[in-house]
Amino acid sequence: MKKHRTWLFAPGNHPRTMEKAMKTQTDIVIYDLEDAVPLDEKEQAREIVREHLQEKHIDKAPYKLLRVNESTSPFFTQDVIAGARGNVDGIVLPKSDHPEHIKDVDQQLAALEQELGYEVGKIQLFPLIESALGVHNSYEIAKASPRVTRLSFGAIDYTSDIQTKLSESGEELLYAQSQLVNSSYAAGIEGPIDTVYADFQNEEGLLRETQRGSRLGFKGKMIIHPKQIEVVHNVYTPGDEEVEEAKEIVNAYQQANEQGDGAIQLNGKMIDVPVVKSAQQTLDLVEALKETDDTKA
Ligand SMILES: CC(C)(COP(=O)(O)OP(=O)(O)OC[C@H]1O[C@@H](n2cnc3c(N)ncnc32)[C@H](O)[C@@H]1OP(=O)(O)O)[C@@H](O)C(=O)NCCC(=O)NCCSC(=O)C[C@@](O)(CC(=O)O)C(=O)O
Ligand SMILES: [Mg+2]
Repeated sequence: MKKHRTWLFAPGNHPRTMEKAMKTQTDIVIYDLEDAVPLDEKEQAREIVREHLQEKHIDKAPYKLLRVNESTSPFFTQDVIAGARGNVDGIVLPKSDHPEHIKDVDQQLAALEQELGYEVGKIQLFPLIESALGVHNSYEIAKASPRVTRLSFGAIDYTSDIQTKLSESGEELLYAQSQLVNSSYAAGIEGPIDTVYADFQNEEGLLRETQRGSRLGFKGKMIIHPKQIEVVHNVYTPGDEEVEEAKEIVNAYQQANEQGDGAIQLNGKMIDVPVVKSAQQTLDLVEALKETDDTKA
């Protein structure tokens, strides 16, 4: 199964940026119809994205998602239809606050999939949690439909909703971020995707913020500029030392098991079942990332 670390936004009203985005090494492209597109260009942007998705070479593009406008907007239904007809892999639902809303979209998509002759359930859903209510309801949102594959976090809208400001240290985000990690795993889905880092010229700041998200349990990051791909990939790809250590743990434990030992010591540290499980997760991730990278041009 492929794993996705970078989720690159490309504004839906900029065909050139969309075209460039799909040629980068990003794991996912998110065509945006929401906040990157001004109100008076919404219909036009949808048409531009529709045309882009019809181009022949699009099949070679990375995993494709469409961020639609929020469910209360007049654009929402037509945006979802454009995504389904454009055969995107999934839909990013901004400002997801209520599980009922996810269930409604699930049904709408099921009808569209039947009409289009797709397998029902094919189009995935990625709720973007960016409010106090969304954080509060995140577990129910994650459980609302089997289409919900990952939760994602929007810190700019979130800090505005809780009436504070984004800081360098990000302490104001800790509760919400940890809640999303916990809700995701409690609901049985993969770890969530962290918020964008808007200061795209600041590589040091991006690295610090990405490492922090990874330590909290995020499994990827939304990005706004191709410059940010490498830093995020480096953080979310296990390093050589980590991989060697994981192999050593798995091998040592296998040998110990054959000799009837359940807990052993390796390099002065105890190795038992959960330690081996974590090492195996690292090795599985490496394999999955190879699969992701092999499909890129
Ligand atoms: C920021 C900027 C305008 C800067 O552009 P500039 O052109 O000035 O930058 P340059 O460095 O000069 O670009 C050098 C070359 O790279 C190309 N290039 C740049 N960006 C590229 C890209 N994304 N994909 C492919 N190519 C790209 C460019 O075309 C140029 O190519 P070329 O002309 O050939 O030299 C641009 O990146 C951009 O539009 N980003 C996406 C913005 C967006 O989608 N925002 C909405 C999503 S976030 C959001 O909504 C989060 C949240 O939901 C979360 C929350 O709540 O927290 C919220 O609410 O906030
Ligand atoms: Mg937002």
